[in-house]
Amino acid sequence: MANGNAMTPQRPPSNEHDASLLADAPPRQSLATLLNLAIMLVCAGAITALWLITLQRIAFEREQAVAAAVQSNSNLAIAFEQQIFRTLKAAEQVAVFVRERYLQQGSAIDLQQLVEQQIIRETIFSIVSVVDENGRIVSSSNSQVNGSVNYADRAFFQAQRAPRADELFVSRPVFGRISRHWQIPMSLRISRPDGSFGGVIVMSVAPADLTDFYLQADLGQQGLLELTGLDGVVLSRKTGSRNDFGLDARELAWFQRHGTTVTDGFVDNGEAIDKVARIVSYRGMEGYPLMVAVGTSYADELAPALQRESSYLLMASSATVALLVFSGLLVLMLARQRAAVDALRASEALFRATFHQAAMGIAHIAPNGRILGANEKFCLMLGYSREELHARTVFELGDEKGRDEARRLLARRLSAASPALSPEIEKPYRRKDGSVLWVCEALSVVRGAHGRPDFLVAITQDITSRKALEARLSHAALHDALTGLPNRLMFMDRFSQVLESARRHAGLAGVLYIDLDGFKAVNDKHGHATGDQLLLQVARRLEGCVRAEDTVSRFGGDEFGIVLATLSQARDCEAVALKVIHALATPFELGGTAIRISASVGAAVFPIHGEDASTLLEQADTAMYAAKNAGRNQFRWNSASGSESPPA
Ligand SMILES: Nc1nc2c(ncn2[C@@H]2O[C@H](COP(=O)(O)OP(=O)(O)OP(=O)(O)O)[C@@H](O)[C@H]2O)c(=O)[nH]1
Repeated sequence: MANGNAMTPQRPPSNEHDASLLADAPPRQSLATLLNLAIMLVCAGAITALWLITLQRIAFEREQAVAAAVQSNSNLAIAFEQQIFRTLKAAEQVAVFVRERYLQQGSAIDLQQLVEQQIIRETIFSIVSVVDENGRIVSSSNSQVNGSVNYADRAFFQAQRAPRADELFVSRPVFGRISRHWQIPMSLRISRPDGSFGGVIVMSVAPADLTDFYLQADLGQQGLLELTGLDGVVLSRKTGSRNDFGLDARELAWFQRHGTTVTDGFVDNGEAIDKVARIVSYRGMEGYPLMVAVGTSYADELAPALQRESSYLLMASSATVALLVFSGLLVLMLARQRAAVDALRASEALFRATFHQAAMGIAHIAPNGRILGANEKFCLMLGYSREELHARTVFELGDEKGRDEARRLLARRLSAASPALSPEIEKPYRRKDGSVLWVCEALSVVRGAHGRPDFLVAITQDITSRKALEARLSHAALHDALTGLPNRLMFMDRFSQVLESARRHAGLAGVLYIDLDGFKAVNDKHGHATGDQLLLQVARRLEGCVRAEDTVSRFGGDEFGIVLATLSQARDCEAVALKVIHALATPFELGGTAIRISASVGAAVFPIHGEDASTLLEQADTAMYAAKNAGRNQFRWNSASGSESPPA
């Protein structure tokens, strides 16, 4: 989380809030399922649309290619038809011319001469012959054909012999008896002036010559060019390099279709010929019982479209894979995101529960010390509301004198070298009501992505009662329970410190040893409680005899000690001792009774009577006994030390 504010909970958790967290899971699950379903549906829709468009485009391009081929072949069929038409017209002209000559010249007609003289120029007719009414050759352009050949049995002869219209008759291919080649006879009837049959003019055309248009038309390796008689016989067909003729045309699709539609184009599966699928255009020839057909290979015609089709299919497949991968990744990404959100929610819920229900006080603190957030416990500990804490810095929660130290501590924790988890420290806060709150605090730093501190987490434990107990124990260990005066232990410690200072400044320090006189009798006469009260009042009077820097101590029983921190001269010590004797000589009012006691006081001065605290106290003790022995209620130096009275 980038900043402390975002992570800082702004309100305590409530039962409703927790319940909403729990109740939130099933709807989110079904929402996720719906979202996944929607993504998959959109993806499936996009893929379906993509393939529909692609397949439509492919179908459209195929249709376009077929339509273009049909149109192109239809144009070629027209050209082919015209060429056949010209051939037939030429045949008619030659036949009419030769018939005229024959009717004029009779058997004297010489067709070879007519060819040589180029009166008959059409080279397509390999043989032109005149046949008489009995089928015998009268004249022929071919020298090998002579009267020995009889055509009376030929179909064209028999067709012409029967009464019929004066028009060219194109026969089925026949095998030439002289030429030894297959020929298509084209014949015209010779009628005598009286209308009787006078013979036939016949011209032979090689079947392949009728389809040499194939070469001009550029129909490819698998093309088709065909001239077919409506009687169901193929007169000539060229497919690639193959020439055929005389075949049965009734199985051919275009022959069958011609029965209903004279001119048309379509895709033929090639079953009837060579299994090569072709786009075929056919036409019935006007004025002749013939039809022409032009075809080109379906594969050749659709090659560019099929090539584009492959790219379309490749593109559509790639786009499909991309869409599937994309939607899969999207679903995966959303699932991961949801998992991350769920984990975050769980973490936030855990954090909220931990933060607000913790038995310890937790506060989030900005690097500048401002309090960003605090849990209930922290608020309770300090007596501030959360809003009041938000308006303060953590430094303002301590005493004035401790603020600099708190700032230094925060700066140390924010420094890069500082460990993330801090050692626990004990520190005082000031509650809103002014009382002191002692806490044991751990200050952890939460750093951002670049290692910069975002905020700090202070976890505090209230140790005020422990501190108070410690203070009490500590006081009890060093003080007299009855009078509250320092006990011997503390007395000796203070005395040592005073001696240390006197040693440094080459000064004087004194110690008085005081023992009450006749205290036992007070106890015995007035009771132990009165004795206690007396001891208390003695303590207060002794404190009244000395300066603030001096230390009054009760050693136990009716024995007291006084450390005199600074002395101008040794005699000052005696003056204080006399002041003490004088102060205790005044009767004590206890329970309405005036009680009199006195005190014996011994003294020792540093450095005259000794260098260390034990020696000096011992000296004072001995002096006190001297005072006792001398009759009590008086002051004495230690005479055994050789200096009953110190120098002035
Ligand atoms: N009331 C009371 N008496 C105490 C306490 N501590 C000691 N005493 C008593 O104080 C008395 C001290 O004994 P002494 O020093 O012999 O009493 P004294 O009568 O002053 O005798 P001299 O010192 O020889 O003058 C004893 O009776 C102790 O029981 C105390 O805390 N309270």
